[in-house]
Amino acid sequence: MSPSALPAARDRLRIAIQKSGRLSEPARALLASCGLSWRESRDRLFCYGESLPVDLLLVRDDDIPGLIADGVCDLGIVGRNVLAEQGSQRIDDAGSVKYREWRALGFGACRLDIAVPDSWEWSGSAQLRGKRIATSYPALLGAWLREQDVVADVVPLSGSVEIAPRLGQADAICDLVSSGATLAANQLKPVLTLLQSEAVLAGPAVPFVDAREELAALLLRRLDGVLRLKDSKLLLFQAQRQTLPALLKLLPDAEPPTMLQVDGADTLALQALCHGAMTWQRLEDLKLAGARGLMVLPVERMLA
Ligand SMILES: Nc1ncnc2c1ncn2[C@@H]1O[C@H](COP(=O)(O)OP(=O)(O)OP(=O)(O)O)[C@@H](O)[C@H]1O
Ligand SMILES: O=P(O)(O)OC[C@H]1O[C@H](OP(=O)(O)OP(=O)(O)O)[C@H](O)[C@@H]1O
Ligand SMILES: [Mg+2]
Repeated sequence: MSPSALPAARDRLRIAIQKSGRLSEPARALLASCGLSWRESRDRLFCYGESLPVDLLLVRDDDIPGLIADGVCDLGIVGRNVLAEQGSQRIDDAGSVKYREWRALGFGACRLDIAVPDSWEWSGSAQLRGKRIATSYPALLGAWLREQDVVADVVPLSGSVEIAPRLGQADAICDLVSSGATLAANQLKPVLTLLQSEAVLAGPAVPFVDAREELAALLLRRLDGVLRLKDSKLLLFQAQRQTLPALLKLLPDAEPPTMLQVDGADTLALQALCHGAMTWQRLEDLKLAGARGLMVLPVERMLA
């Protein structure tokens, strides 16, 4: 199939991801870990799915909500901030948003914050009355201001928002913050969080009515397996039966362990899938509580 002629047939799933930017590599890596592979096209905007009928469309992240709402793409990986900002423009006849967040993906974490000059003594949202607030998120900021009953002047900017107060364009800002370094470099401080964001898998609010439904379900099953195993490890050890209660207390993040009796009634061999980080400190605590021959193994795949 020529990449310029996108298929009209609905027996393939089409996923939009960011072409280049913070979310592009992690999004691709996550889909690849779900067993997807693609044939690269020369223009690198459309990648034909080889291992499964799941194609990739590489686009600007701002276009992803519209592509899903219009049915051009079936799913998309995009920041919750972008999805939420555009929600009010993507309404169906019944007044509901046409897409929804299917899964939070655990990368691209950031917050949408209000920030004010370091010199301000912050006393609360009423302080923003009559002020000019620069933002790339006018819909989210506008909705929040209405909720707070604060009338302020929203100054929409598409980027470099943090510099607006220094340029005299605005008094405060509302923008994405991760480390806080950009705010600090511009003598601003965060005072309120409007939204906690991360990359999400977005899809239509209603089910597919054709072969895509089964494909989407397969992808979600694999995705859930991958997300569940993030940071998960298989812990193997031996212990005396009477030490078990103390050991299990140290493993609150573990699935119920599999136990095997070895070497008489009192010695057990255990294996437990643990979802938290398995640090040296934890292993030392387990050893002190009676665990022997501790081994931590990576878990590659899981199908519940
Ligand atoms: N500082 C940050 N730290 C972590 N995640 C962030 C940060 N800034 C943005 N993000 C998340 O990454 C997403 C993509 O950010 P990026 O800067 O790559 O977007 P962009 O410049 O709008 O890209 P595009 O060219 O696709 O429009 C944001 O929408 C947000 O969800
Ligand atoms: O809190 P920090 O870790 O400093 O990150 C915050 C900055 O990151 C993003 O900008 P980005 O670097 O993507 O630039 P852009 O928005 O101009 O593309 C965001 O718009 C902030 O400016
Ligand atoms: Mg963008």
